[in-house]
Amino acid sequence: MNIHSGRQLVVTSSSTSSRLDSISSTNSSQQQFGSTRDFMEQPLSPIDAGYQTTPEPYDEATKNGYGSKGPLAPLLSWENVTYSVRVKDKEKSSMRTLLHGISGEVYPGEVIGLLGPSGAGKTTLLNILAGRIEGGVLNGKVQFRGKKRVPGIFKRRVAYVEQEDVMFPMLTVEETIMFAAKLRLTDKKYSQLQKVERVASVMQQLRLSHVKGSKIGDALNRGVSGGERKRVSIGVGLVTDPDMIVLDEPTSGLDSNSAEMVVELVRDITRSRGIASVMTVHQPNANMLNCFDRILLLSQGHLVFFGSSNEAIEYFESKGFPCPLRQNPADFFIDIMSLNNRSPHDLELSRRRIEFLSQSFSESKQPTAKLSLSYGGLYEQPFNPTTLATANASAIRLAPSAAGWGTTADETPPQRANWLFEVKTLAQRDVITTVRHFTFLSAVGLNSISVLLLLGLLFYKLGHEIESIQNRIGLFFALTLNSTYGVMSHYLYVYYKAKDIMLSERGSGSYRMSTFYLAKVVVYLPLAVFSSWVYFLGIYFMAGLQSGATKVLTSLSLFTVLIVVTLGVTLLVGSFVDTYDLASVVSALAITTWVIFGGHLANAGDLLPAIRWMQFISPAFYIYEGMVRTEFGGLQLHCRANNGLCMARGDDVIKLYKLDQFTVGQCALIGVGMAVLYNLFAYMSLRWKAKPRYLWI
Ligand SMILES: Nc1ncnc2c1ncn2[C@@H]1O[C@H](COP(=O)(O)OP(=O)(O)OP(=O)(O)O)[C@@H](O)[C@H]1O
Repeated sequence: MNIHSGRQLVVTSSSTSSRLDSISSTNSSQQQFGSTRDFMEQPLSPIDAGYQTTPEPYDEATKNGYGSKGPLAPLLSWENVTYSVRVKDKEKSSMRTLLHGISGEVYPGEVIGLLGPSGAGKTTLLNILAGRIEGGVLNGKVQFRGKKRVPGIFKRRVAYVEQEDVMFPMLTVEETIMFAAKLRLTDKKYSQLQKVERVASVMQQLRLSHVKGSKIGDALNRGVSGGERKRVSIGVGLVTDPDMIVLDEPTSGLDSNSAEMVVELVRDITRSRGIASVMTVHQPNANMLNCFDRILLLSQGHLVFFGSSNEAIEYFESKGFPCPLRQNPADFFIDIMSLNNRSPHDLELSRRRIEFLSQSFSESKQPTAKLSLSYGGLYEQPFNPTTLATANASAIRLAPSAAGWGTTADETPPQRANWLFEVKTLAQRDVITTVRHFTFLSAVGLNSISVLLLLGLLFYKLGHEIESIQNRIGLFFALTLNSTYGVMSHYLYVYYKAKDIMLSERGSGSYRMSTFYLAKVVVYLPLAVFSSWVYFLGIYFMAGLQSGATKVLTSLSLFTVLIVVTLGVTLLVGSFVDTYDLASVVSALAITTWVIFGGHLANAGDLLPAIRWMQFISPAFYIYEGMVRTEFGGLQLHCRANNGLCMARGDDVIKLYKLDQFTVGQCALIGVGMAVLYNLFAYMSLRWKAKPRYLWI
């Protein structure tokens, strides 16, 4: 493609940026920029005073500000958007403005590309438009369908595709999109069949049908290709029938073919569904550039141009920056908008160039609405014949009624799925991902077997001699330690993995925090409990502990309470601490504290009063005390040498170790109370930590 054919090749050897900064250049076409002063004092050409665009072949109705369905109105418009953050430089703290009064709008059926050099502010602007900006100071106005955005409605009308594809690696392509459909489309509005049809059509549109049964995969497990994964991310957003799709660097990390395919598909879908798309793209090639109806060029947080790429070429040429014939226009735009760090002189010059370009564009007083009218509503009749041909060839056009797609959103807040249905769906997803998580399941299984063999053999047939007192107490200590450590280490990791995905999904209001948390408990708890029972019961009988049914069931219940409390603490640490690295340190510390104050290492009654309270907040203390009391209660020991030191009654042992502060029932009740409390704290801290704190204007 050569969208600027017919003009002269100016420079072919060096980058445009360095060319433009070579003030002493002998190139005649750049003579006017012979000095920085000259450069800045360039008179405005007639075109600058009221920049005119080359009309594209669009239909008469659109030209007059009307689409075939009536007057055109922007789907999203932004006016004078300014964003600053506090930055710390050495000891000083100051405000840094990342975006300076950016205005624009996007119409239904339009694809807008945000382009600019690295650090220009593309992602920042994109996040503001998508309602995903946190921290800092945000000013200006953003309107959705001509009105101030209502976060609850807006976030569910806009699909945001992050740069990183955060998805469950163990789910297949179809499952990933299906779960998004189940969670975000209410049963009231969509039947199960409609959801299935919708998923199928999304996969078809994104050319994913042939890999629908393939797993997403990750670094350890091979899955779909990078391009396919990106298309799945887009599918997850599209399945909810959004009005707009916002994509952050959808082409990053992809080879040029896959990158082109992604951008082309977004364009086709945008047109066929009449939605709007805004995406940041680092360095699009000429074909990708051609997919954008308009490009918004940013440099150093300033708006440098907003219009079609053809217009951009003409505009920059009118400013004395002709695009070299053989250069990709996108590269050319980036070049002239980039700072040149080669020397202080070049840097100063490039700074002035950027200042000039941003000032020129704002002074050109180009009413963007006038420009925009050329594009709005054109999804029905794309303006560019070539683009249209490609779109028709590649897009699978869906009759809106057939798949249930709609192009108009009502203003009422979208309803959520039924609470129980949400728990069920999330639990279903967790079951699938857990069952397919081979390394996790093997770690859990291996832990159970090794603890069973290790402790079972170590404490094999304890007998009833006096020496068995120490062994019995040691066994309960080892059981407490191993079970808490095992549960924490296994479930903390998988919880963080799931939390990462939840944090990415929360922005679109996919589900409630309560259902997310409950689903985790519903899935993790049985697994944690059953895998612990395996070794507990095995060791219990191998050691030959009291075999009466009441004794076995009491010990097993106390042990189960310990597992539930530990899982609660694990989820509390996982919810409260932001990173897994820190959380594993915190959880190790918690286990150590539990163990120290668990009543085994130090005699429960002999601790200093100042630190004694710590044993009362240690769940291990109660469970350990309860289990020891259960085992020693009514136990008759044999004394070989009756030298007066022998304790023939297990109850005397309980007294000796001062493990008689609470009854077994009290220990169990306190344990249950702790389990409830820790889970409650975990849920509350999850709500607090995961609550989006986005800024809205
Ligand atoms: N929260 C923040 N605090 C301080 N500086 C920030 C913050 N967010 C962004 N920046 C800075 O603002 C500038 C714009 O960042 P942004 O990520 O929007 O750029 P970008 O154009 O998307 O760059 P890239 O193409 O490299 O991703 C960068 O210099 C970045 O370091």
